[in-house]
Amino acid sequence: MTQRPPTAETSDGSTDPTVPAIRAEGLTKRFGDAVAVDHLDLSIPQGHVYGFLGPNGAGKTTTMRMLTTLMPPTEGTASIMGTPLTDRSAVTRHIGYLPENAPVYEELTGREQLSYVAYLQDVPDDVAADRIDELLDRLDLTEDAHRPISTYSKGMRQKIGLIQALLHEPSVLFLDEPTSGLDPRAARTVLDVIQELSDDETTVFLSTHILSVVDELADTIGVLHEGRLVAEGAPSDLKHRAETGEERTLEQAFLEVTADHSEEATVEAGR
Ligand SMILES: Nc1ncnc2c1ncn2[C@@H]1O[C@H](COP(=O)(O)OP(=O)(O)OP(=O)(O)O)[C@@H](O)[C@H]1O
Repeated sequence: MTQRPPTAETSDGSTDPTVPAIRAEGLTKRFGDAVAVDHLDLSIPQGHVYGFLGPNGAGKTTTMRMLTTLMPPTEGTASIMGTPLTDRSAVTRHIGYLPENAPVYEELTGREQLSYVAYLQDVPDDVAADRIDELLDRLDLTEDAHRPISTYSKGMRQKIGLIQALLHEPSVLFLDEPTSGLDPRAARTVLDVIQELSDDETTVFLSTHILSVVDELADTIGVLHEGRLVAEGAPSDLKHRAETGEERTLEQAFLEVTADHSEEATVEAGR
């Protein structure tokens, strides 16, 4: 008998909480000879906020593009809520994705864009209308919703991108720099929304360079460096230096784990 891969959805339609929301095994992406993501293993429980850190060019966006089915891995496998990435239409129903630059139609108004995305996601019209109103209000965008997106500021585009990622109430949300371009008040609202989603069992995979954001929100932090996961743990674990028992800031931890590995690479390369 063929063994079915574990799926988070049980026969009665409820969710099996033991299936990881995001799982990756040996996930690898090469561009020619360059390895952007190198045998990445992840197992992220449902409802967790996973803070994904790494220096520029570490492979964070490439990882998110693979996990959201936008880019095929060169090697390795991954699943979302137990559904393998190869089942693209099922995976896309589970996920919402806010990339660095949200995909929008410039000529549409904010509200038209959101209604269109809700339609594509099969959200019933009346449900969509309520959700759009609520989220526009929450993100202080109601007054601008009738204007074409071509007239929007960077922060307003970011808010539209976040709302459209949330409309179908995904189980797993991928956010690439969600507070980029936002003023402090808007950034606070977005962080509060992320916290509430997590409280409601949405899994959030959050990539950012703003360490205070992951320090505040993340259950687990993963640090990617040159395509490899070089540290993973709760913020408090990363800040606690096991060897000496000393405490350090998340910034110190980040600089240390990424610098150590550059040094190792240099030493190895120099051999
Ligand atoms: N389409 C592509 N073709 C070739 N190389 C690519 C492509 N996309 C990404 N890369 C390379 O893969 C590596 C990882 O890039 P990626 O965008 O995933 O990094 P990142 O961690 O998101 O960086 P940043 O923090 O600067 O956004 C980089 O060396 C980049 O140049």
